[in-house]
Amino acid sequence: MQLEVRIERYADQGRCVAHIDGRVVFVRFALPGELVEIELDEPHNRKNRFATGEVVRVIEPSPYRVDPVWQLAGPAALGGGGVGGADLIHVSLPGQIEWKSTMVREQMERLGKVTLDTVPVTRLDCDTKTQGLYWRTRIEMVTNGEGRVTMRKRGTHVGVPIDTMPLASSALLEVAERYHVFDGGAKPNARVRLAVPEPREGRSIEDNFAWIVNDKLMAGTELVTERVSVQGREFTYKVHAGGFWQMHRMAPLVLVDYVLSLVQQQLRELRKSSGERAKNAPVLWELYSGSGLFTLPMAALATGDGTQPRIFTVEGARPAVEQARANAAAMGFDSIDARIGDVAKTLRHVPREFAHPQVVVLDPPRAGAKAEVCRAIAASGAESVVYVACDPASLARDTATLQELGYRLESIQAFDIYPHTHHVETVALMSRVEGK
Ligand SMILES: C[S@@+](CC[C@H](N)C(=O)[O-])C[C@H]1O[C@@H](n2cnc3c(N)ncnc32)[C@H](O)[C@@H]1O
Repeated sequence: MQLEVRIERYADQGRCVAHIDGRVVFVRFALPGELVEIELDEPHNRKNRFATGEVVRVIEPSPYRVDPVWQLAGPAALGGGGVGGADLIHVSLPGQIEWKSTMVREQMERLGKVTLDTVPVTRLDCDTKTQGLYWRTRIEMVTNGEGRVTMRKRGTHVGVPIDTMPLASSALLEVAERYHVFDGGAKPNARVRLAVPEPREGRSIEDNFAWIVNDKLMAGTELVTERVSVQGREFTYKVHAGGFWQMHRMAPLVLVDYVLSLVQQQLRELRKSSGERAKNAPVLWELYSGSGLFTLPMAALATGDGTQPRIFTVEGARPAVEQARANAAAMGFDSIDARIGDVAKTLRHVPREFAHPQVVVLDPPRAGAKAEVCRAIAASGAESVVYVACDPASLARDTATLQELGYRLESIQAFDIYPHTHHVETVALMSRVEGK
């Protein structure tokens, strides 16, 4: 069924809101203000339920509408291929910033109970230069019966064969070419994965990559080496190619730099205000710590009085923690207690020497940290919380909880490290309100 609607505002998952006969409809490939014709998805005739649909004709376009730089990801009815993975491909890069800024601000208002004038969103220079393409250092796809790599057509199980992946980094595409990934080099009906760390400081890729088919390493190495230079020092991480690592080739540098500067600034202020007590080395918690992306630079922080921070980390994935420990040992950091376990459960029994952190850094999965973890943070008496979030709604819910527990939002900064998708990374700084 095709209908003409006026698009009202942004919604989640890369969609916008319109109404048909008073009923909400979430529309893909739309922009606020536009007059469009949409095709409703099935089922579209149930009462008291929202509907979903996709733009099939644009009658009055938004100034932010552009022709997709990656046609295959564009909406099928507008000449695209309809594959998933780039749900904002119809939006200009400035329009994507506006979209993400508005989404974070609205979620923080609605669920986080904080009013913000604006939420700044940083776009990485490299993405401006490449029109938002060539940033993914990891891809995972399936091959069809002929061994062609495919991407799923949105809302179906149909695999569309692809001969390149324009969101993948140049280094990844170089390795893909070496192994003929996009031209028949993979087995039929297989799950294929490529992980290619960004070669930094003029290094070449050599064998620092993983080409994995059906969980079996075909070429490269299981443990890839990631390098992050921050504040004039390079940190080296050996990480499992299949484990979590920030996807965008520059995200580890940008996020570590920002988080580290917040932690540093908080420690400096706390040292100033706490006088005598500041003689002890500061204690930091890092929750959901992965392979130690933030841990190593935090361990290297100069505290100004010759001490090193003592860090308590918690992460659920055993292989990641084992790597984090090895990465820390290889760099000579011995002030880290890296625990394997569920964050909520582990925080029920924190060793006394780590019980009262000055600053807590957390980077939870999409579901957020939730109330029990927020309560444990508040009970620790931490003065500052640096919250790194990949889902603004979860960040907002946890912000509301932390506010009830005596924290105040001090600053918020988002990073567009997932161009052409609705995803956004947000870093919020919260501090304990005096007397609470
Ligand atoms: C967004 S990642 C962040 C990792 C790390 N900060 C980084 O940037 O590389 C979230 C991490 O939380 C871990 N995780 C998810 N749920 C967890 C839980 N309930 N307890 C402990 N770790 C968990 C995942 O294994 C993953 O490594």
